[in-house]
Amino acid sequence: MTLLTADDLRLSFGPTKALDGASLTVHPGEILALMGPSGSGKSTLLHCLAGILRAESGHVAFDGRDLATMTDAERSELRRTAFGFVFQFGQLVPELTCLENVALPLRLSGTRRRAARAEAATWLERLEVADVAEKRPGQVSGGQGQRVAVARALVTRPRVVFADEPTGALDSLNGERVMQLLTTAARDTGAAVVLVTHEARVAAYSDREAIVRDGRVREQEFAR
Ligand SMILES: Nc1ncnc2c1ncn2[C@@H]1O[C@H](COP(=O)(O)OP(=O)(O)OP(=O)(O)O)[C@@H](O)[C@H]1O
Repeated sequence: MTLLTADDLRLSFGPTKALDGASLTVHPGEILALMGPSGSGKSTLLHCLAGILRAESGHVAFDGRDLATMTDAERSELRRTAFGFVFQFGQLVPELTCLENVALPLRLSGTRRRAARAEAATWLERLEVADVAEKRPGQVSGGQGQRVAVARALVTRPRVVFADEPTGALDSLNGERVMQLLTTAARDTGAAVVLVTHEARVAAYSDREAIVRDGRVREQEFAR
């Protein structure tokens, strides 16, 4: 069974072939690390899988549905309900408290304020950052901010979490803890994780590693 597939994606930025026939399969609930040299196309592939970028040719399918056949509204709905996102930094809304940031995706899906806040509080606790609930993102540490971001990505119980260098701005101890918490929460909720990383230490939390080189997935290894 496959959850998400990319088939022969090609996408150029001017003369640069960012993707040059990239194919990949993501299975339900698996934690997949995309590794490979800088500029090899990892982030571009992740953005195509998530329906943020559209490839010039090739197909991306989620649950058997080709993303290209969906309307913009359907793709937005899919991103809001079935996908969660964690980036390196800058993803929390600075004007909102950490609790409000985590509650936001639920509010956007129509959950009432009180229930959304209660669920968000549970997730902050799970990520061991309940104490920053009333602080704004600018008032918390990098590691705390990333835990809040993980809580926000998982609060809607997505089927896939896309994580692009989620620990890239953290020291190794904080990075390890964020990875432990992210992978535990994903396994508990059954979410698949597509993780872009440079670091073998971070990739060690995955079930499988795929190597991206020159815009293609060169190897898909069953690592463990
Ligand atoms: N918006 C863009 N405009 C122009 N070129 C781009 C754009 N996005 C990516 N590229 C180029 O496409 C190639 C692939 O970029 P991408 O960010 O996917 O690589 P990456 O493997 O994620 O790199 P890194 O590990 O350094 O983040 C690179 O040569 C990059 O410079």
